[in-house]
Amino acid sequence: MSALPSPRPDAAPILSLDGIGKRFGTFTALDGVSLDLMPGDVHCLLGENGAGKSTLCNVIFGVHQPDSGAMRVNGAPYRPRDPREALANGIAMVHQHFSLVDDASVLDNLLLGQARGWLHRKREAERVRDVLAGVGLELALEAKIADLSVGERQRVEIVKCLMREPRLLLLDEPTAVLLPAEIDALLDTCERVAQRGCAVVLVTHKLKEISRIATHATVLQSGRVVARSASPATDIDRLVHAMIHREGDDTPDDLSARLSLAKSASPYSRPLQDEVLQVDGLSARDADGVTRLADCTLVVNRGEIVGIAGVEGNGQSELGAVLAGMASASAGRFFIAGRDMTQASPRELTQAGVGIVPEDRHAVGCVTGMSLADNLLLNHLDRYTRAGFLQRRAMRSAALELMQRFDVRASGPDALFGGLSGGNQQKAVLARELTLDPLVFLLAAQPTRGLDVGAVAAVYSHIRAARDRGVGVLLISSELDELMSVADRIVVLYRGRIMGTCTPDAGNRGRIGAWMAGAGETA
Ligand SMILES: Nc1ncnc2c1ncn2[C@@H]1O[C@H](COP(=O)(O)OP(=O)(O)OP(=O)(O)O)[C@@H](O)[C@H]1O
Repeated sequence: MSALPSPRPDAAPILSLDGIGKRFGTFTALDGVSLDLMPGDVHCLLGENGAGKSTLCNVIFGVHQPDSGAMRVNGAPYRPRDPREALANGIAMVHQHFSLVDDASVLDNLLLGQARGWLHRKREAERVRDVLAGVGLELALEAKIADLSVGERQRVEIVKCLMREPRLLLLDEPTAVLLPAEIDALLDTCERVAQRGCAVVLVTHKLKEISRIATHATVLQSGRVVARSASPATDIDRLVHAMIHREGDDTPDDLSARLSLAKSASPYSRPLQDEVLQVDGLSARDADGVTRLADCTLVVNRGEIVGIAGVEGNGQSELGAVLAGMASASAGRFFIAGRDMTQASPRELTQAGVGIVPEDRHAVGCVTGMSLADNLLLNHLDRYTRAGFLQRRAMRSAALELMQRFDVRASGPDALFGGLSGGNQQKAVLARELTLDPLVFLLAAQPTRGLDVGAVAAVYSHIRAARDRGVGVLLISSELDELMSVADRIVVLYRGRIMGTCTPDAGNRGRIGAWMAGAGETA
């Protein structure tokens, strides 16, 4: 990539990185990364899954120590040994996983380790309100963390960081789990923080977010900087190209094909009327006994992708959890290829040919303390067991083959699963579930969350290939654009009920939007 403009000469950087390198064992995660972060910057860090974005944030925040290169904060040498030193230097980070005390109130969480005595607490509460007002956020300070949505919890984390008045705020994929309105609020907050003279680093895969707020962008590929931009909104095509293009790789046509989510209809001209999933009056309640899914009836045929659309939090998670055998239905039943599986465990579902890509892969999709090979072949361990012993060599080569087919990037099959980048963990879960044999029905809940643009297209091409082989797919996604291009039929959920069903034709977009907002007919 040619255009690598040099940093602006007129302002002093809050943080500058000079040739940062980081290795994990023999694997090079960062290689000579140089970067200046100026006051007022919203700097988007882009790159494919595994490119090194989180590692770079963790080096800046003192979680990892670099093996080479130098950092400076406000011109002074900076080499934090741990996050505490980073915080002391005005650098704060919001992680993908929260560290809040569920049983305590928002205010208590914000004051944790700070409040001494009532007066102090009152003063600090005022300060919290000032911080909230300053960045235009709202939070119920007395609410319990356990009762908050994911978006609200994240707001607490951000306010916790802002209370330290950082000069640099690092946000590692903060929008992956947020609702659209929450994403807007978060982006507004980033802008306001930057306007106050801080620098913000935002790791994201979402092009819309980059166009909306990035003042600068840096693209990493295999740990190296391959492109920079000082006007990302007008540079999106170049940045995406830099993200996924590899030297000697492919032609521009191949590249756009790799990114394409162009429609491809099911090869079956009429529905096969061969039901692999039949959901009959299914209802489910949450832990507090509140009904989250109400009387849901739908069918997925062989060779068909049915998309479940809806704003997150409208019963999709409960539908997915019941169909995956991870939650009980309070009423109704569901059948896989005609067999009642309402009470089945995840293992029994797997044995019946149900592939499950769960919404929360950390909770149920994988074992982070085991190797990548173990995780990839979890469903088939019996195939690799002889006389009670695992056939490690055969497992390694089967795992290698899956890594290549599904583009799972890691140092090798023996890599610890927990050490893989988030996107590569997700690709591995998909690889495992899509290669179930036989695969009759695939339940895919938010399968592209956290994936880079090229990986999203690759995942859907795998899912379509499964459909074309006759697998029925239920695809739950909050990304309406993805559903519109991939699904053969769309079912809209609103407050746990099915509002309507239609084909994903452009002409139906308005109806789908209205159903998602709770308006219009009920199916
Ligand atoms: N603690 C670790 N031990 C071993 N390897 C690691 C560790 N942390 C990261 N890696 C490896 O470093 C590479 C970069 O990972 P990183 O998490 O920084 O990628 P990323 O760009 O943030 O990806 P994603 O978009 O998928 O989150 C990956 O190949 C990952 O497997």
